[in-house]
Amino acid sequence: MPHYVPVMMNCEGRRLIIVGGGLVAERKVSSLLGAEATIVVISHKLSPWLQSCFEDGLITWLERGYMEGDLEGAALVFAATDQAIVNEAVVVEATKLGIPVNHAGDGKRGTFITPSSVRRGKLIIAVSSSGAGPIVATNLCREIEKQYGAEYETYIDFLSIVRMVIKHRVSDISERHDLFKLLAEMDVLTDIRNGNFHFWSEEEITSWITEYRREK
Ligand SMILES: C[C@@]1(CC(=O)O)c2cc3[nH]c(cc4nc(cc5[nH]c(cc(n2)[C@H]1CCC(=O)O)[C@@](C)(CC(=O)O)[C@@H]5CCC(=O)O)C(CC(=O)O)=C4CCC(=O)O)c(CCC(=O)O)c3CC(=O)O
Ligand SMILES: NC(=O)C1=CN([C@@H]2O[C@H](COP(=O)(O)OP(=O)(O)OC[C@H]3O[C@@H](n4cnc5c(N)ncnc54)[C@H](O)[C@@H]3O)[C@@H](O)[C@H]2O)C=CC1
Repeated sequence: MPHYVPVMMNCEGRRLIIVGGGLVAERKVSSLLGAEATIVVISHKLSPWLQSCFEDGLITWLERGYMEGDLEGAALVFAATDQAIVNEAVVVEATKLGIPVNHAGDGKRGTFITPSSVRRGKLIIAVSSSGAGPIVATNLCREIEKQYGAEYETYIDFLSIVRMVIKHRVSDISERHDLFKLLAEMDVLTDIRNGNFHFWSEEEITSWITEYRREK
């Protein structure tokens, strides 16, 4: 089994191609919506959900079977048909063009596999079994979902805003390091859960930095 390397890919403005329009293609497309990419599905037929995505203008649909030459210009390709021979041809073309490709029917034939994931705004928790047992990855994510609720979205947004101001206002690397550490140690989650939280204004962040410098 390959030693997979996790990465987070920015797909904005990229062309992402899914070959196949069934249930597995559906799952791949649902994980790509929101990426601000051009999502192209190639298949004679679409599942009802994919059909509604097409009608809502969320995906482009090429209503036919896959043909060699279809993958030109793609950043990622998913081979998700129920025809092993077609999935294989997709992998061969993508590999020839140097495009990362996912093979839904035989993970290790492709360049990458798709993890199960939980999203809370900017927070993404991805779980993979390296293809050994996709359902284990799925079940683990269902468990994680219970532990990491909507409060994490607010928490990460708060961290992101304060970090941005620190990066803008504090040029000394060791001060920055201290402040990032203090920020990470703050128990903001309890305040969010208890309804005692508000996003800090720029003035509040600045006075927090001043306070830190005074106590240093
Ligand atoms: C290698 C990989 C390639 C890839 O698709 O990237 C792959 C391969 C295969 N899956 C198979 C079966 C099932 N897969 C699921 C579910 C998911 N499978 C996903 C990923 C992956 N599946 C990649 C490895 C990820 C990892 O291990 O970490 C998830 C996580 C994400 C996603 O699909 O995007 C998604 C859950 C989404 C969520 O969290 O909700 C279910 C459950 C269900 O459908 O309800 C079943 C039926 C039960 C079973 O068989 O266990 C088969 C046998 C097919 C056959 O029998 O022909 C193969 C082929 C093989 O084993 O090589
Ligand atoms: N990775 C995963 O999580 C899983 C993978 N699988 C594998 O994925 C395959 C697909 O599963 P489902 O989506 O459930 O099947 P499905 O039967 O729902 O969909 C198959 C799709 O492939 C399309 N298709 C067939 N020939 C094509 C061609 N020449 N060009 C373009 N599209 C074509 C069909 O129009 C249909 O939309 C299964 O055969 C199995 O090998 C199955 C379960 C889970």
